[in-house]
Amino acid sequence: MSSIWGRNIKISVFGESHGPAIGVTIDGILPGIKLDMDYINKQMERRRPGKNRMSTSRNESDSVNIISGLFEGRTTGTPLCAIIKNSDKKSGDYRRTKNIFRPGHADYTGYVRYRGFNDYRGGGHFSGRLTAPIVFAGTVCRHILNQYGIKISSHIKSIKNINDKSFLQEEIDCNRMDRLINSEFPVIDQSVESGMKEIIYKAREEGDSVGGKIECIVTGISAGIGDPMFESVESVISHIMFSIPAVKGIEFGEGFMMSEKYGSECNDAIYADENGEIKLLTNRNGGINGGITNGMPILFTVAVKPTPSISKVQKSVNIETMDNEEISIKGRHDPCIVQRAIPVVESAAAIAVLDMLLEAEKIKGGMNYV
Ligand SMILES: Cc1cc2nc3c(=O)[nH]c(=O)nc-3n(C[C@H](O)[C@H](O)[C@H](O)COP(=O)(O)O)c2cc1C
Ligand SMILES: C=C(O[C@@H]1CC(C(=O)O)=C[C@@H](OP(=O)(O)O)[C@H]1O)C(=O)O
Repeated sequence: MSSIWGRNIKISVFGESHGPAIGVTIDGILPGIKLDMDYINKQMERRRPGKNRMSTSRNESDSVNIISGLFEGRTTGTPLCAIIKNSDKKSGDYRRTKNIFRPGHADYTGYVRYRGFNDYRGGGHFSGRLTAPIVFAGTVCRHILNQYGIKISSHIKSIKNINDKSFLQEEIDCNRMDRLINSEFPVIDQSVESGMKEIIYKAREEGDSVGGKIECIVTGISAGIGDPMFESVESVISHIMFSIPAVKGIEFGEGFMMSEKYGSECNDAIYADENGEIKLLTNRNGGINGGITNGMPILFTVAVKPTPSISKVQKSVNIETMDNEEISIKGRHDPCIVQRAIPVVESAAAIAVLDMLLEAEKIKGGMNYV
């Protein structure tokens, strides 16, 4: 099934945006982990829709109801299942797009794939709403990773053509990572924030949308995690990142820029420090060589496309009449997805990293992360 992911931490995401609820079942979480509901709610709040002018006006509380796998505040080790209600639905907005597919959304492909039986309301199972369960699952994984000193943080690397600094240019410490995690609009260089927001507001006013990039860092990872070829750290992370609707690209470290450089500009020099430990001088390769972690932070950037549902007039087809028609999409849509996708990217990274750590520990003989 397409909605199941993972080898050691298996997640199954279910629901539709305008159905009664969405949710996730997580298999593989060890028994006895004390879940911190305040921490979970805080992460859910970061992604929740309806908070400000930069987001859709659909207002959901995104409170999580755990219906399986938790007893007296601790995980039981059996499937952990959480449900998130859909409350603020306005399905009438989708009456017109039932027959006239929205360009750039999954209306057409979903119709073909599911022979017209797909729930088209709000994008159904294809909706960005389905990233709420990913944040829940990722937060559980993140909570476990935190206990091992593994930290995940990210920032808005760009909105349209306005760029923030990169983690590659900066000293990254815990305080900086916490500042970004606690920010509603996380940027390294705060002087770019207002320009980015202006571009989002302008797109909204013009009935259009904008995209951007998110740079994510995972610190505290030791060397030797991951496998070559098909289960490479890059492959595992990329696989889960592309489950996030509107993610259209990913690069690790200096990524695509490397293709324009010399080898001498791309290699990370290796040295032994005063304790006799092997270290790298730079992190151009994003913490990965040969698919395996090299001890530097895992660093990657994802590209998020502009929101497809826009009120600017676009060409499409009416599936009932097969007439070519023009469509201007009404309803409640994010003029930019990037800022809301930040906790989703971090959560997806947490799931992937925990899955890979457990895979590595299988070989070494078990991981006690309670
Ligand atoms: C958090 C989040 C919010 C989103 N909000 C919207 C939205 O309001 N309107 C919309 O048309 N698409 C939105 N999307 C994107 C669509 O769901 C996505 O473009 C669509 O499913 C097609 O998938 P693709 O772009 O990956 O091909 C959102 C995505 C995410 C991750
Ligand atoms: C509900 C969320 O975002 C939705 C994602 C979305 C889409 O097409 O992806 C379309 C909109 O749905 P609706 O028309 O029902 O308001 C967004 O509001 C959410 O993120 O929780």
